[in-house]
Amino acid sequence: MIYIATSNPHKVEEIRIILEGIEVERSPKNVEVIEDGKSFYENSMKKAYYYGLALNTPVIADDSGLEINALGRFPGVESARFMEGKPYVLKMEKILKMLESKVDRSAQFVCVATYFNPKKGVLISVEGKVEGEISREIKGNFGFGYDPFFIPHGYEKTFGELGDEIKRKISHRSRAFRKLFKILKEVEEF
Ligand SMILES: O=c1nc[nH]c2c1ncn2[C@H]1C[C@H](O)[C@@H](COP(=O)(O)OP(=O)(O)OP(=O)(O)O)O1
Ligand SMILES: [Mg+2]
Repeated sequence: MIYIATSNPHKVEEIRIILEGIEVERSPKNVEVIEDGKSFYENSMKKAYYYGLALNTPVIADDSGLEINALGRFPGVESARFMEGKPYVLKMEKILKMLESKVDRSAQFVCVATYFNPKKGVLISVEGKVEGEISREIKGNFGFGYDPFFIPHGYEKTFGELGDEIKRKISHRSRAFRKLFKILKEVEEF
């Protein structure tokens, strides 16, 4: 079993589906980590490091977000803090307004997964991305966060409409976690 260094239960659910067969649990402790990094890597490593120290056992953290190219890759590492506390539908409506005058609707979800073993000092970070575009309407109830207005390349529907079956195969999180576990199978007893 491995703890996921997150306060977000949606992530744990998705990681459980991605890593079928490997037992994952949300950290039993919520560790206060200031996510002031300029990159997903920095924040992911910070979360893994502080959760790993607090639990004194190997953990995996995920820092992720949405980058919209016509908006200078906004919201990026600010994805969670943008309109903090407001429902995601309001965040998405605001972003749709920001995109009204733009032709380029391309975007990508990015996830950096970091494994930290405090006992051996092993820290491994990998990145996964999924390219797509921002839809003109907010559609679907599957997933979480910005899923209802992200259409992955190769599909006509949003992640909010496509659901777990597709997302678990192509999402930024599935790409990052599959990459990480390929490495962990070699370097750690997984
Ligand atoms: O698959 C996804 N589908 C839709 N939206 C997503 C996804 N993956 C990340 N996101 C968005 C949600 C949040 O605005 C930000 C994550 O922020 P991020 O700090 O990594 O996670 P969090 O604060 O919810 O929990 P924690 O930091 O404890 O892991 O990117
Ligand atoms: Mg966070």
